[in-house]
Amino acid sequence: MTPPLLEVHDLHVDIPMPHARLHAVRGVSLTVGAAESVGLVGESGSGKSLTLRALLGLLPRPARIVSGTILIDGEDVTGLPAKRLRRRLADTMSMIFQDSLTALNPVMRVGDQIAEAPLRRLGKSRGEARAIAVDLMREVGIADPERRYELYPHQLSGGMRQRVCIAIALSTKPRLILADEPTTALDVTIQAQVLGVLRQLKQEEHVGLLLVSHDLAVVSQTCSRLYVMYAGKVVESGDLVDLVTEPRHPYTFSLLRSVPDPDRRVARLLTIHGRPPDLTQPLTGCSFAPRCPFAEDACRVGEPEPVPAGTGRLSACRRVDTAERWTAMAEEEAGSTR
Ligand SMILES: Nc1ncnc2c1ncn2[C@@H]1O[C@H](COP(=O)(O)OP(=O)(O)OP(=O)(O)O)[C@@H](O)[C@H]1O
Repeated sequence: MTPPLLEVHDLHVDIPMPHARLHAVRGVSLTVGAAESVGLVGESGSGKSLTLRALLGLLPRPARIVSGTILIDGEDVTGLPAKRLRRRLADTMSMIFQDSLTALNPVMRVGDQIAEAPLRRLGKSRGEARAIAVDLMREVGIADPERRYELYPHQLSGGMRQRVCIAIALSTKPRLILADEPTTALDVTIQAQVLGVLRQLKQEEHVGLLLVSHDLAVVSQTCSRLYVMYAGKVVESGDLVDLVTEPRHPYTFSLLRSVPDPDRRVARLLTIHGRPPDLTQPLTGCSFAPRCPFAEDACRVGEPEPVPAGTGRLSACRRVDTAERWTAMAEEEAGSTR
């Protein structure tokens, strides 16, 4: 059997603080197959960005990987010397950031920024690199690319700049794109266009995608499989359709019920009360228990590990066996507090 393009096992990232240590990523495991689009979703601060950045060796100081294994095509690359590891990761993956304005060099023409990798890393001539850049601009939907090649980032709209960032990410011919909230700064129409470009890359160029977003709607439009993160851990994973129709973790359930869905009649929107736990302190039970509408005493002792919860699905919930009744239980709870 062909191994997945990317496998991450038990990744831990810590951030040393003046008087404590923030355990920001706590044993994340995930896989992305070739040409697969996978979403990593969760609320702000759940550790999504650090997970993604750790994969490319781009952690912000003072964050650092404490332990974990990264495999590419089944080969454990974690033990490689730092320089070779970075090269191996960079040969396989590229990253797109949320803020295209700071990601781009303000004093360099956008076309030259796209042509840079073909010129310097792929050994192309100036003319060839320029032609590759123009083709990439066309591929990501930038009309009139020869003219726009000459423009500087501030002369383009936010949506166009994000397309330039996607073209730069593609210029190293990656097999996987890591995208961190790539559309959060864009308005809804432009967001849909940029997500369309990412979908098209998967279909036509067979480029895999690992997309980070706090927005379930964004990952639902783009990805076929999801990992849901809460407090530095993956609490649920599975096929997108299964996961949104039959969530197997109360956090996913609450996330889905906190978003109005015009296609689905949800009797009542759920508010996720409270805050995520302080990850500088040891946890005594399930990290979601203090906010969980279905928690019982057993949930407050020991943190549950992910267990199989259906075909290709994992859930880190002790009450997963009651999942089919969660909607009724939530309605009952809402009724009793009305
Ligand atoms: N450079 C840093 N210094 C200190 N704390 C940090 C740093 N970067 C991230 N953190 C903390 O680590 C935790 C996880 O951050 P991370 O950025 O991965 O979350 P996220 O799920 O991507 O959320 P967001 O979308 O808000 O970035 C948060 O508590 C955050 O405050």
